[in-house]
Amino acid sequence: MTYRIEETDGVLTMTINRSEIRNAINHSVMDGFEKFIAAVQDSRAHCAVITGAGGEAFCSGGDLSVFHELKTEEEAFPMLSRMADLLYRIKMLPVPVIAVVNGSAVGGGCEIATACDFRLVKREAKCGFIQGTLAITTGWGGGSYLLETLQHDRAMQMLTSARMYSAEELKGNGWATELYEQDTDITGFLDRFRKIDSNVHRAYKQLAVQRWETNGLKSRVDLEVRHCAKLWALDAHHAAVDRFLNKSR
Ligand SMILES: CC[C@H](C(=O)O)C(=O)SCCNC(=O)CCNC(=O)[C@H](O)C(C)(C)COP(=O)(O)OP(=O)(O)OC[C@H]1O[C@@H](n2cnc3c(N)ncnc32)[C@H](O)[C@@H]1OP(=O)(O)O
Repeated sequence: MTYRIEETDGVLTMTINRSEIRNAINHSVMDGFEKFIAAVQDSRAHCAVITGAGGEAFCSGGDLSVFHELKTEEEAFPMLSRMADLLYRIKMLPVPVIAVVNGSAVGGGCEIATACDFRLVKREAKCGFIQGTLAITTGWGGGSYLLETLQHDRAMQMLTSARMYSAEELKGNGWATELYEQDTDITGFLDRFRKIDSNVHRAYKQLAVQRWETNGLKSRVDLEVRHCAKLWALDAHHAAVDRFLNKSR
């Protein structure tokens, strides 16, 4: 199974379960996100968690071994739009969503984590919006969410540098909520959540959702997806993906 969905003590957790490929996203994982969103909406969960299997990666973005077959703007748009819609629905969930960044988060992996309300980042993890090195922009809404979350110049620096950041740098620029070393640190964070009635959490999350619904966030995400789909079709992107796929052969 490419994902796991579990509930423990009022916390619903989605684990991307493709560690052999650094938890890259394919359509099967997207099916899992569909189920996760429905499960959270149907539950009285305190909060929701998204994480990756194994100790190497949280998520390495889109599965290039699959998505490299998408060549044109028309072919790329449906995949980008599907994942962007899933991340928007995750962002709008009625409970706080916590990304437990258990390893490297790269490209779309950073977009998933940025759609969450909190990011708990493992001390040795490195994360980067490296889409620029593939001659594309973010394409799942993560650029819009980052510009919504961080101080403007820091968000623009992460996006335009397209480089990997250390966990310390991510704490420094505000992307990481907290750094952690072991799973007990995560338990401690979740225990603090449980101490407060979940109706309080839901009420605060509703304030955020209302702001995002009225400040044009969705239209910015839609523009982002269209930008990415256009750049996806250019030779520079296909050449960069081929270089990545051929490196390991
Ligand atoms: C809009 C979002 C956008 C999209 O796709 O739509 C993106 O997400 S663009 C960005 C796509 N992702 C990447 O370019 C990241 C590629 N991966 C890496 O940079 C590294 O794998 C890293 C840093 C995540 C982990 O490095 P590490 O040295 O720990 O592992 P390996 O590189 O040796 O990877 C192990 C194994 O997994 C394969 N792999 C890793 N990531 C992907 C991926 N995203 N798609 C397909 N395959 C991936 C890698 O090729 C290795 O395979 P192997 O056959 O064992 O050589």
